[in-house]
Amino acid sequence: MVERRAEHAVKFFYSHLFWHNPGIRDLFPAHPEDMERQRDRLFAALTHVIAHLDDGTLGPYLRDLGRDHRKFLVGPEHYAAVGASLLAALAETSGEAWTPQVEKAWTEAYQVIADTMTAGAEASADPPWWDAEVVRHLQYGQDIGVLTLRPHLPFPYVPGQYTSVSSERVPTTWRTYSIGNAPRADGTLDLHVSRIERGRLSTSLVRETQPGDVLRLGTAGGQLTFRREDRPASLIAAGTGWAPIRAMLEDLAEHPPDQDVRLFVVARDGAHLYDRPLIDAYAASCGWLGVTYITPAPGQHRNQATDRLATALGHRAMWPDQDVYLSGPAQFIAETAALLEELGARPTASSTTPCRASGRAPARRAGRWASASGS
Ligand SMILES: NC(=O)C1=CN([C@@H]2O[C@H](COP(=O)(O)OP(=O)(O)OC[C@H]3O[C@@H](n4cnc5c(N)ncnc54)[C@H](O)[C@@H]3O)[C@@H](O)[C@H]2O)C=CC1
Repeated sequence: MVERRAEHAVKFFYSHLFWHNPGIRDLFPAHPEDMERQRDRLFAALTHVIAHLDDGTLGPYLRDLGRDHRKFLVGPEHYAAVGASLLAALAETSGEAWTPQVEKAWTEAYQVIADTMTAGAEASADPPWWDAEVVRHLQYGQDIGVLTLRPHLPFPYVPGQYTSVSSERVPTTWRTYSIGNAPRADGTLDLHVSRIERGRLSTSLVRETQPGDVLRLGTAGGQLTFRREDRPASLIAAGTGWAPIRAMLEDLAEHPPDQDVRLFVVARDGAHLYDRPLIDAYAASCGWLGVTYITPAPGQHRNQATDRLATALGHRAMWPDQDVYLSGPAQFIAETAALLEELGARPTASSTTPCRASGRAPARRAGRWASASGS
């Protein structure tokens, strides 16, 4: 019932929350577009909770969410305020369906949510976020930057995972980026950033951020990790979606796999194949690796590279017997995943992993699929 009036419910919730708790406003994004995203996230998280009430994944999801919310400076005192405004919004939106029993059920349910999130936050041995100093900034053309960061404390992750990133230059805005390298002895890590038109954080990261700046990183997450199996694997990367694939490839180069790996690298033009020297070196030295580069035909739109990829994928066989890893823009993933399904690389729906609603969740894994997309 509330879902039908979701927009009204969520707007009411935030108006109620900020009116009754003016200090809380500062914890939320200042920019209207970011606040819009925030609204979507809240509703996505609530719908996730309702959809998973009866399965065992809800507890871990809420504990992770609580742990992650520490980076937004959320403390135990904020949970009561949010609960009161949430109940007010649900009452307002439910109309006559808001009976004393429903109110009691929601009050108890919210208490469980708040207690589980608070427990997750308290039990975590991790810091609320990692400060990470920018030690190098490589610029490729106008719109791509590769930032090397040195976290002040050890930052645990596995190749293929992402982290959320925030900069003092764009306060209270967090975006997720994949980590573009396998863990290094010196603890540094790379982020590959493609500037989005009107994207304030990506523009700041590509054009303003300099060595010496300190960024904040959230806990690493995502299930896009390479599975060492007795069957061939294909890695398909588009644009800076190359970052998590590079991390997996670095790890494979260090610990060679028993399976053959084919890498498809898709870019809007030759200049955007910014890691080509490294990929060529891997192709020359790793017998298990084959590489195909794909860019649009001369004079064609950048997305024509996706059509060319489709042709290249169609020429290859054995899709049902492969593990496929996809990473790139959301629309690219959607089109390529649909094509791969047509070619017989069928996902197994039973092993999907829930997305975290606390941030963009670029990693999804279903059976022999793994993909990373996002904004
Ligand atoms: N930076 C990172 O760590 C990661 C980024 N991503 C996502 O990858 C994307 C990278 O963006 P850019 O590097 O600017 O890529 P881009 O805009 O240069 O696109 C690269 C290629 O992807 C295909 N493509 C892009 N949009 C398409 C569309 N609407 N329909 C069909 N094909 C399309 C085209 O073949 C294009 O040549 C972003 O959306 C980002 O969220 C995903 C995972 C990690």
